[in-house]
Formats: sequence, C-alpha cells, structure tokens
Amino acid sequence: MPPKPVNTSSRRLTLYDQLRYNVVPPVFVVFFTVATQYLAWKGNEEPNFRLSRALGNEFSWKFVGLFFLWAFLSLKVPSKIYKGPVTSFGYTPLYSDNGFLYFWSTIVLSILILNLSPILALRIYYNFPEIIGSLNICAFILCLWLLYNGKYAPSSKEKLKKQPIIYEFYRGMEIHPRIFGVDVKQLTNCRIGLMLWEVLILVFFATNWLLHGFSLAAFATFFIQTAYLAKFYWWETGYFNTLDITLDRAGYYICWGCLVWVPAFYTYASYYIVAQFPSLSDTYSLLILVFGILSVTLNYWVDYERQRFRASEGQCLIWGKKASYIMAEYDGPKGRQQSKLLISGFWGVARHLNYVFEILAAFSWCAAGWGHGVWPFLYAVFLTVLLVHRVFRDEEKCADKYGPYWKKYCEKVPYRMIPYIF
Ligand SMILES: NC(=O)C1=CN([C@@H]2O[C@H](COP(=O)(O)OP(=O)(O)OC[C@H]3O[C@@H](n4cnc5c(N)ncnc54)[C@H](OP(=O)(O)O)[C@@H]3O)[C@@H](O)[C@H]2O)C=CC1
Ligand SMILES: CC(C)CCC[C@@H](C)[C@H]1CC[C@H]2C3=CC=C4C[C@@H](O)CC[C@]4(C)[C@H]3CC[C@]12C
Repeated sequence: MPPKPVNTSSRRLTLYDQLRYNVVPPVFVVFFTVATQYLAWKGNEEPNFRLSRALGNEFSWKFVGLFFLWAFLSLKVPSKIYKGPVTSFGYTPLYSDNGFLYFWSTIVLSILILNLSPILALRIYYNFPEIIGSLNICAFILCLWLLYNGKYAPSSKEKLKKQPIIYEFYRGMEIHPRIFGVDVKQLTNCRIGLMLWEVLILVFFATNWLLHGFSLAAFATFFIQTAYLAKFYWWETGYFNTLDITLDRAGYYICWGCLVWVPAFYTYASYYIVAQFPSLSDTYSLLILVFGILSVTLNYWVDYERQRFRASEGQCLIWGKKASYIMAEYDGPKGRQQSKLLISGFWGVARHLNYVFEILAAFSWCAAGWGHGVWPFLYAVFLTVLLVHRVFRDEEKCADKYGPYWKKYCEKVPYRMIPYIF
C-alpha cells in the first residue's frame, strides 16, 4: 500500500526506504498481476493453461469493451452533480450522483440479457481467464497514461516530490485526474470495478444453477454480496470522502486494483464454487444467509451513524441519547477548521467497528465454499489483512490531522476494532 511520500532526492535512501520505494512496488505489481491470471485459470471448471489466454480473445475484448462503454456513459448522462471535499491545493472534484440508478439498471439489464441468452453466462464463465487478461492490459495502459500525464501534463497545481519511477507508477501521480471529461477514480472504482463485481457474481450464480441446479449456498453467497454492493451504491457519494479518494493517488494500487483485482479476486468465492459445487446443507446455508445480511446491516449502520452525526453537525440522537463528541480542530484548506469526533454509539465502543462487521460479512459469503480448502476463503483472509493495515493508515492520517484531539479520542475509546482485545 502506498507509504507516506518523503523527499528521496535530498538525502541518501536508507535500506528501509530502498525497500519501500524500489523493491516493494515492483514485487507487488508482478505478484498481484500474475496472481489474478493464475486464480482465474485455477478456479475454472476446465483449467486449460496457455499463456496466450492472458492476451484475451475476441469474446473477452467485446465483453470488456462494452462494459467500459456502459460504465463511461453512466457518467456522461445528465445527472445531479456531487462536489467532493476540497483538496489542500484548492481543487473541488465533481462527481455524477446517479450510482444507485446505475446499479439497479445494470442488474435489471443483465438479468434480461441472461434470460434471453443463458448461454452467455457459460461463455463469460469459461472465458474468465481471457476477461482478466483483457482487463489487465487495459488497466496497464491506463496506469501508464496516468503516470505520463501526471508527470508531464498534470491537471492540478499540486507540487509533488520526485520519487523512483516504479514507485510513482504504483502509487500514482494525481489525486483527481480526469479522462474524457470524467473523474478517473469514479470510473475505475465505482463504475467499472464494483459493478463488474456485481455482474460477475450474478453470472457465476447463473452458471452454477445451469450446470448443477439451484443451490441455496450459492444463492446466499450471491445475495449477501448483492446486499453489500447495493449498500455501497446507495452511499456512493459518501465514498468520495474516504481515504481511497482523498488520500490515494490514481495509479496501479487503486486503479489497477479496482479494474482487475476487484473483478478477479473479490468475486472469487462465487467463481470457485462453480467448479467445486457447495456441499453445505440448506439449514447451514440459511443460517449463513441470515448471519451475512445481519453483518452487512451492522456494517452499514456503523457508517450511517457517523454520516448522520456529521450531517446533523452533532445534533442527533445516538442509541436514543443526545450524541456525545469531542470538538476537534485542524488546519484545513480554509485555515483553522473544526470537526466533531463521535464518542457515543458504535463509535464509542471501538474506533473501527465497521471493519469488524465488514470482515464478518466477507467470511459469511465465502462460507459456501466450506469443505473445499482455503481457496474460497482467500478474499476474507485478504480483507482482514487489508483492513487491519487500513486501521493503521487511517489512524496515522487522523493523528496527523487532529493531533492532541485524536489522542483524546483514543483515550476515550481505547480499542481499535474489538473491545478488550485490539
Ligand atoms: N471491501 C473492502 O475492500 C473495503 C471496505 N471498506 C468499507 O468501506 C467503508 C468506509 O471505510 P473507510 O473509508 O476505510 O473508513 P471509515 O468509514 O471508518 O472512515 C474513517 C474516517 O472517519 C472519520 N472518523 C474517524 N473516527 C470518527 C469519529 N469517532 N467520529 C466521526 N468521524 C470519525 C475520520 O475522517 P475525518 O477526516 O472526516 O475526520 C476517518 O479518517 C466501511 O464500511 C468499510 O468497512 C473499507 C476498506 C476496504
Ligand atoms: C494492489 C492491490 C492488490 C490492492 C488493491 C486494493 C484496492 C482494490 C482496494 C483498497 C481499498 C478497497 C475499497 C475500499 C472501500 C470500499 C468501500 C466499500 O463499501 C466497497 C468496496 C470499496 C470500494 C473497496 C474496493 C477495493 C479497494 C479500493
């Protein structure tokens, strides 16, 4: 994950810096890129390994091309505009506020198409390694363009320190670049990555049904993820205030991550159980479905509590009582500013309870693969590592931003994720 930039040109690099800037980025780029191709091939019912599959085929290029066009058009149709947070260099990013409509219209259209031509589900499933190949090629071209553009024709006035080029490629250059008039990260993260996730799990569920008959476990896996993604699109504008958008730059980490890693890896439990039919009983499947929906609801509830608290400027009820908070100050683009840190409700129990429910939801939708080893659980394990690391990244950001106020919050709410444990 992108570390904090330091000025590497003004001093000799320590061994630690060498690792951070020159070793980790190329190792991650090669490892994650190869992993997506390997997993797509390994999880298929008919694994037929040929390196040429990574170049895609006619079908995969058509599928990816049409999907990109649909995603791009969703940002071009007239819609309400959402203004994201102003950057430290005074830029206000603009986003299309039609995510929920895009989500449902894509699902309805996909179901209609799959009903008219069920064979299409099988074609997408069997061509998945090629689809990942095409996505990989597109994502690399985009990341190279982002690097070139960020270095030689940046659209913002932001001054960046020079870093090793492979690190710049990995971390990205600009925070809010635009391509053909649309915001790059809204396109790659929200309109392509997460929507492909939904369409692919729908396709894998349909393939499972076509090949092996209806399975409640496969349905639970599909339904919990759909609820999770519906929740994301309901809240899409909230996402424009998170680390991914306000801190991470558009580069390999976030753009390749959303264009390739999300469709290849986040969908893996659904993909894997097509080849390895679920052996879970209906009773267990039903329990998992209920547990999964509960976890998604609680994850949303925690996020919603903070959102409601911030929107009402602290004047709301939390768990039936007046919200309590710490009034924090920080240096913002408009000078000294104030912000409130909630210390009641879920945010008074632990500082990142939303991540705990997120992890539980992920384990529940992977559980349909129970009995088939670690493969179907890869996503949940990865997510646990990602979120624990994110706790530290987010807290580093908050400590920098709020200084003593953040320290006070940590004293009032001492646990990061699980009370009395961590
Ligand atoms: N599936 C996946 O791969 C991932 C999913 N997620 C999910 O995305 C959602 C958003 O997560 P994410 O963006 O990481 O982080 P959070 O939603 O937890 O937001 C963290 C930010 O909230 C503000 N904040 C922190 N504590 C308080 C408080 N007590 N009161 C008010 N504001 C506070 C701070 O920002 P400020 O500067 O505004 O004060 C902080 O930076 C979650 O549901 C999470 O589970 C996240 C990461 C990966
Ligand atoms: C180099 C890569 C292997 C790492 C890529 C990581 C990214 C693809 C992911 C990092 C953070 C992830 C997300 C953050 C918050 C989200 C909100 C949630 O409601 C939906 C999912 C997501 C958008 C999620 C998507 C993948 C990341 C960007």
